[in-house]
Amino acid sequence: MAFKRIFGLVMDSVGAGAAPDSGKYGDQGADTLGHVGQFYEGNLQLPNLARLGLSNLHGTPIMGVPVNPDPHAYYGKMQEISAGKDSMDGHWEMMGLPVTKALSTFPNGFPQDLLDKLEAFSGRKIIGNRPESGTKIIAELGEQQMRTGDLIVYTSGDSVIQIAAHEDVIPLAELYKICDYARSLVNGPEYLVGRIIARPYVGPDAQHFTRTANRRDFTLEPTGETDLDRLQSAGVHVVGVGKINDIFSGHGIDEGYHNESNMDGMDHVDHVMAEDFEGFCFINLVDFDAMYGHRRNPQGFGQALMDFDRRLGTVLANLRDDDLLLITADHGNDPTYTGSDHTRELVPLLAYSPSFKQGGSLGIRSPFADFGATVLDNFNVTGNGRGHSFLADLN
Ligand SMILES: O=P(O)(O)O[C@H]1O[C@H](CO)[C@@H](O)[C@H]1O
Ligand SMILES: [Mn+2]
Ligand SMILES: [Mn+2]
Repeated sequence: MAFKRIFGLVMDSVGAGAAPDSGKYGDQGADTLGHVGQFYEGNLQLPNLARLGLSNLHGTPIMGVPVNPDPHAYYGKMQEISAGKDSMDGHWEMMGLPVTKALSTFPNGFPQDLLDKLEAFSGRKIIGNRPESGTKIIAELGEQQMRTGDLIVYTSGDSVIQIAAHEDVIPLAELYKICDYARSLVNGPEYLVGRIIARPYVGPDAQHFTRTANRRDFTLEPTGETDLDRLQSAGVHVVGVGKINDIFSGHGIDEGYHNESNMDGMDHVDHVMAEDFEGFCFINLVDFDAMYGHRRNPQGFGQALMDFDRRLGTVLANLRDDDLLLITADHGNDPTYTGSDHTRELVPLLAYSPSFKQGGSLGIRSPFADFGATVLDNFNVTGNGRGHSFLADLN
């Protein structure tokens, strides 16, 4: 069946259990959904996701989330083939562009030549320069930055250069300019970095610093055509909600919305759903990741899932018979795991339309490109051969 509209919703970080290659990443036993469920000891209430089949796909049921003997959705998991476990890898792979060559990471801090160039361009001294949690590093160095105007530059296990700046000390426009310059330094061949991330924050002192929604990701331009470009070239309307626009550097996107939060993102989804269009709406909800996964906060993670589930209820009620909703994730970020990095996990896959007579299993799909191949198939757009459509399984 061909759907008029497809809504592809990425719950950023919501992994469904360790991937077979998790050992290579030091992530054995990670399980974002399973461990959040255990943390809640049966009180994780996700009635809408449960009805669709969230616990059915998880293997062992998620505590508190009953397995539905008659699931409303087609359910499965997806396994990533990209070398990295960051958002960019996950989303590009979903859109037919796996990132199989590892991007540059900086476990010992950034090389001197990069630091020199950044200092010369910005006229500011660089402090930090190590892998660290973003909230920890501003608590440690933010007051120093307020006194000196130094630039806090840090990284993580991902291919990222993150620049934290107090909004009253380094104005946003200046921060973005520095990030844009940093972007220009690492587009290859020597360094190929996934993202430069501007991390503005506010607050009077270390106890009260909070990061703001003015975060901006300066992502590597897609290194080839993606399914979004293919859809757009074929005249299929493409809407991006949340980080999607950043992740694809705007390529292949006709209409973009920036999210202030998950709930703001769901407001955008409601808004787009009320529009009459034919096409693909690609949505990223990042709070699971940025506010709870990296912060190793299972309590907050579970609450964010429950808040999302509530809003999903409205989406399900508003879906039309010729709409398809695909729900998935880009990687794991188990809030009970050691460290503060993403975890290499399988991701959930749920496919639902009110027109379905029943649900069923889609098995384990790999690569993530099966997702994009399904969208292309629906709109009769030719892909690059990456991924297999599961459209014919949905009825
Ligand atoms: O600790 P914070 O600053 O949130 O950074 C995290 O956010 C980045 C992007 O998801 C990750 O690479 C990780 O470093
Ligand atoms: Mn992500
Ligand atoms: Mn992240």
